[in-house]
Amino acid sequence: MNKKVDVIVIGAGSAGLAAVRQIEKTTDNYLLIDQGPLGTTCARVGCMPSKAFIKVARDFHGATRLAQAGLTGTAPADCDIPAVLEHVRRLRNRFASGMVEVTRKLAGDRLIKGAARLLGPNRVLVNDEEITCSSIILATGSRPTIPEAWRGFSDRILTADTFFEQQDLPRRIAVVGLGIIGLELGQALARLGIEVTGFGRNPHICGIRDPEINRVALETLGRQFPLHVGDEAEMTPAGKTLRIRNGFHEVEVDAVIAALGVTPNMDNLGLENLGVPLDARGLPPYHPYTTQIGDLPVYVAGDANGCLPILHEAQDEGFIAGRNATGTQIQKYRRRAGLKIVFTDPQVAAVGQTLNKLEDADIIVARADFSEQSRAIAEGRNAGLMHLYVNKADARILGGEMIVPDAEHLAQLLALAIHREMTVHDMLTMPFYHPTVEEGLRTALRDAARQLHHMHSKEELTLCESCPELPLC
Ligand SMILES: Cc1cc2nc3c(=O)[nH]c(=O)nc-3n(C[C@H](O)[C@H](O)[C@H](O)COP(=O)(O)OP(=O)(O)OC[C@H]3O[C@@H](n4cnc5c(N)ncnc54)[C@H](O)[C@@H]3O)c2cc1C
Ligand SMILES: NC(=O)c1ccc[n+]([C@@H]2O[C@H](COP(=O)([O-])OP(=O)(O)OC[C@H]3O[C@@H](n4cnc5c(N)ncnc54)[C@H](O)[C@@H]3O)[C@@H](O)[C@H]2O)c1
Repeated sequence: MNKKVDVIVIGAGSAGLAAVRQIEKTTDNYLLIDQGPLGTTCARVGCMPSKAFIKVARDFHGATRLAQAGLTGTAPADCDIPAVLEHVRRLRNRFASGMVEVTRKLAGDRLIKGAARLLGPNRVLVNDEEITCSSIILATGSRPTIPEAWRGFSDRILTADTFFEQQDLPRRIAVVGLGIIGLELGQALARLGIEVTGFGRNPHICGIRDPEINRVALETLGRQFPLHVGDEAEMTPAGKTLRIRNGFHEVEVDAVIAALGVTPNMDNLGLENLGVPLDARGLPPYHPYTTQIGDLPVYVAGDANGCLPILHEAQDEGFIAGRNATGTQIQKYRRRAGLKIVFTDPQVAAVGQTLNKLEDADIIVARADFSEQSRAIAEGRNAGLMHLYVNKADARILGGEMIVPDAEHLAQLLALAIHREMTVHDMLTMPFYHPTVEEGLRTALRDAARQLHHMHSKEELTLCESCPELPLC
């Protein structure tokens, strides 16, 4: 007689754990299966170690520039790469062991260690045992993509999965793939004194969609290490080194960081036993508002679905999958406004709708040049450009893209405005403290108000007809 449970969650990453938190509200008859290592991609090899590494590189870069500010007696710090990597691992271990503890506490003896395989929409095989269930959540995450042709050089190819385990780094590194990981790690390595060269197939870096923001990003980030974009990179071994060529650009390096995107861990999972068609990537059709695969009692959440491999989306999808796997009916959940932040310096961010999804005739594009932003000038980090996309008809802010200092905070503020369906004028009635980088956002909002003036004329300070008698000071 097979074991029978209500829900099986495959994958104890951020999406799987978010699902379990919802499932627990309804039933304790579930299983969480993970093949290990536990601790989540985010904490082990993703968001957290990468941000710790970036912070060290930013501090070192700052220390080498102290003399420009008149702090001449200070010797620039030396960069001890093995010690830096050890420091990052120490922080990483703290995050990862914290997540292992959270996982164990949450699932207790419902946690099974093993690689799961689907035998059907209600049957899972793990450690040679078949388990029957009412529903299944696939939250198996993703892994770095490595082209087949590169497998022969694997000892010289680093990915996010192996980078933080390195004890030391070679002098010359090529970063192939100039998306988010390529730019975040590439810039940090260049700042720590490694000779870095970047190669990207896509003329747009960091996933930027707006051509003018991309031009400024190439110019600004390209000052820190050479970026060669627009051609496929070819790699050939040259003794102990590797030669990378893209168009007319060729370099010899000691190692390559492959940052070519991620492949969902959906192969070898037995998807063929679900009886649904799979797309060209081998992925099943699923509904983004329900996470359901076709009309099966099977749900897919997080990087596994191949859609938006970022953490808060993985957690939201885990929530939705957990609710629908245990609910009495399948429900659609509203997805949040788009938000993406790249932790380069200056940071890149996209919020709301991207330019490629909007009709030119429906919007105005407002701008703020951050090379003239006063707080940024005072701190020696004045660079970049912000674009806001504003609906012509009602002055609502639809989206924005930027490469600016503190983009993480400005994008969060804009995400709130977009979520609340605020107009340019609603935002301009807020106070902006001086001198802050947020004043740069106000510059873009005022540009929008100027462009919209003939359609929507409103003052930033509104008349007060029945003001309460409050003393201002
Ligand atoms: C270097 C790097 C930096 C990043 N930085 C950021 C950032 O700053 N901000 C951000 O939002 N996102 C960031 N991300 C992305 C973010 O980390 C991921 O989107 C998120 O961790 C995905 O969570 P998940 O639950 O889908 O997958 P995971 O956390 O990978 O969980 C999947 C789990 O499934 C298990 N598993 C797989 N197959 C099986 C099987 N057959 N049987 C049993 N178990 C299985 C695995 O062992 C794993 O534990 C970064 C990613 C990387 C690589
Ligand atoms: N700050 C963050 O939120 C953050 C940080 C790191 C990673 N992540 C997540 O991790 C995922 C993986 O990151 P990533 O940077 O590997 O993926 P990515 O999708 O951001 O970028 C991959 C890049 O590689 C390029 N590419 C693909 N094949 C190529 C080839 N043969 N030659 C040259 N270029 C090639 C693509 O054009 C693309 O620009 C991302 O999708 C992202 O969501 C997020």
